[in-house]
Amino acid sequence: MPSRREYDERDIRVRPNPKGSRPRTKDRPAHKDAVIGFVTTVDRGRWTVLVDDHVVHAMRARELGRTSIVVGDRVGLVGDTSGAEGSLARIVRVEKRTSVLRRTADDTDPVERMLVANADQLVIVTALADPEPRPRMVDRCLVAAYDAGMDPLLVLTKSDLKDPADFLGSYAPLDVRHIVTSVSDDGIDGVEQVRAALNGRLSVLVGHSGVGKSTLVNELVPGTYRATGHVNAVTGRGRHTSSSAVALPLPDGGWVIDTPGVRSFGLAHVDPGRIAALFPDLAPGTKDCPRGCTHDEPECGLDAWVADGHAGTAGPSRLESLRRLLRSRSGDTDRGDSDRGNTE
Ligand SMILES: Nc1nc2c(ncn2[C@@H]2O[C@H](COP(=O)(O)OP(=O)(O)OP(=O)(O)O)[C@@H](O)[C@H]2O)c(=O)[nH]1
Ligand SMILES: [Zn+2]
Repeated sequence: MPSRREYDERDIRVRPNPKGSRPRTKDRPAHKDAVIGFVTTVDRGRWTVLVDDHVVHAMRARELGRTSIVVGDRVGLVGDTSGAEGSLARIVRVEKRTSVLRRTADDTDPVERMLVANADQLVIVTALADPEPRPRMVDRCLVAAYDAGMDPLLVLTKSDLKDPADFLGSYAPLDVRHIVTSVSDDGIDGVEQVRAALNGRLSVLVGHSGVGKSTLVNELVPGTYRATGHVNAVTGRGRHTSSSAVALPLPDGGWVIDTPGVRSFGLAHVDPGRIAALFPDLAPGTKDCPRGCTHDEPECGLDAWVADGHAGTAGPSRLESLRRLLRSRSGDTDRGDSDRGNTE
């Protein structure tokens, strides 16, 4: 978390211009005195920002224009950062991001959206049954994670209803980390593994309705901590909009960002070359590809190269996985899967 602010009220009033001859307007954008906070929610033009351990409500300073400010961002705040009822600070700066999880504009939403900043792990929650897994959705999440430079983690719930072996089989060639969970009378089996995987990290949770995501979050984040992330916990006004992400602090450090409204990712912005780069073992096989090969076309050199055994016994399944990820980019939603699940 950001360190404590280094000034008090007096500094604001009598702050000398450090470079006397410089016009004051040039100094303004820097806002050296801004307090640094962590964005936990965004709700209709209002941001909830955690500064040290108190919640501050903020608006975006006019000078930022339409700059995106998303959950996970670290921002500079000026003005009333007391967090008192009715107070409103101004966000004057967004700190450099270490990652950006985004989705492409699609049919249902014409704007390319930045969803979450600074996350380092994407936790893809999928039920093994009830509702049925959606492999295409999982593939799309994997591509989104790789593209954002985040580590993917599969959490497979409801193993009491179905054995995970089949599902895991199709992900084995990708070597994705996974944790299997199930709910029993004693609680959630596997939750300690999930806790360990999340500890100290900034993780985004995605998953369709009904997969058991809330069950998991409720176990990982005790109620008092959950309240921290939510707008209404402090203002008492309104409910938290279910379509926006919310960052919840983990008791032992780290954050879980729950994304209730995110069902899938538009991936058109993802360069196929970046996906191919995830398969360095296949790279030498692209030497006979036509120029600009997408590696998913009849002329692609990989088929013959893999068939000749150059990539070993794992070659065919690795190539199949590459093709699957490449194909997952097309289309705007997870409509390739069954229609189960509700729309938000
Ligand atoms: N059999 C079984 N049921 C589970 C398990 N985990 C969760 N459930 C049940 O699945 C249902 C959906 O769980 P939720 O945690 O509400 O699912 P969610 O993904 O948060 O869904 P929304 O709240 O609609 O977004 C609930 O009835 C849970 O009790 C599990 O491991 N096994
Ligand atoms: Zn090729």
